Amino acid sequence: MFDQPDLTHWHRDVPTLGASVVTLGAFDGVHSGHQALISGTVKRARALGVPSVVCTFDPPPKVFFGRATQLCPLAAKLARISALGPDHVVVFSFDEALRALSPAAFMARLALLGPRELRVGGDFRFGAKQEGNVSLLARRFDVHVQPPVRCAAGEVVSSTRIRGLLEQGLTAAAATLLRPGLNPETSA
Ligand SMILES: Cc1cc2nc3c(=O)[nH]c(=O)nc-3n(C[C@H](O)[C@H](O)[C@H](O)COP(=O)(O)O)c2cc1C
Ligand SMILES: Nc1ncnc2c1ncn2[C@@H]1O[C@H](COP(=O)(O)OP(=O)(O)OP(=O)(O)O)[C@@H](O)[C@H]1O
Repeated sequence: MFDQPDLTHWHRDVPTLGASVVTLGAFDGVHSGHQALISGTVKRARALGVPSVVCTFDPPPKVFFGRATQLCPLAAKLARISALGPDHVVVFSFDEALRALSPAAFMARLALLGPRELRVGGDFRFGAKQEGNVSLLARRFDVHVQPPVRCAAGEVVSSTRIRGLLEQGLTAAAATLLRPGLNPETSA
């Protein structure tokens, strides 16, 4: 549906799957922290012999709320995600209807994926007014919390930090954190 010439299946809402390993987030820029999370999801799914699923939002919620400028257009984000090899990508349109959905209603939607494991960072929030967090998610699903990926200087890599580098004209530093295929343990 997105004219992507690869093996990933694209969806505008969750497909019903018997089992899966799932990660989710805005993934604006698909930086090295995101790459570690998505690659870990693909690896874990392969180990369990089930499909891997990346759920993301368009636009990124922070952009929808006017709290940030978008780093990466949807097509580029999807190309970067698909290069990491997930079986499915779900793109939720982030709009007034989705933003008002309760954490419980959103978890009911995720349950259609049959997640054997959900993989997110410790700061992941979801649901109306950002009321859902990792503890709530863990009441219903088996949750794996990805440790934060840091750059060589020790700072946690984030889309916010990359936006800041670009605003200061530090494009080379920003590009390092965005580089595809890097080893998050040793790069940047
Ligand atoms: C169903 C749903 C409703 C949301 N409603 C809000 C909201 O009311 N206010 C808000 O700031 N963010 C809202 N968000 C965005 C989340 O806080 C968060 O940005 C999103 O789940 C992506 O996670 P990430 O920012 O860690 O990538 C919502 C997300 C979901 C999935
Ligand atoms: N450096 C990182 N290491 C590991 N996981 C990360 C890292 N940065 C983000 N994540 C995780 O990736 C998912 C998507 O995060 P998100 O898209 O909000 O990234 P972000 O860099 O924190 O963005 P922003 O700075 O705009 O808030 C979340 O589960 C989040 O916890």
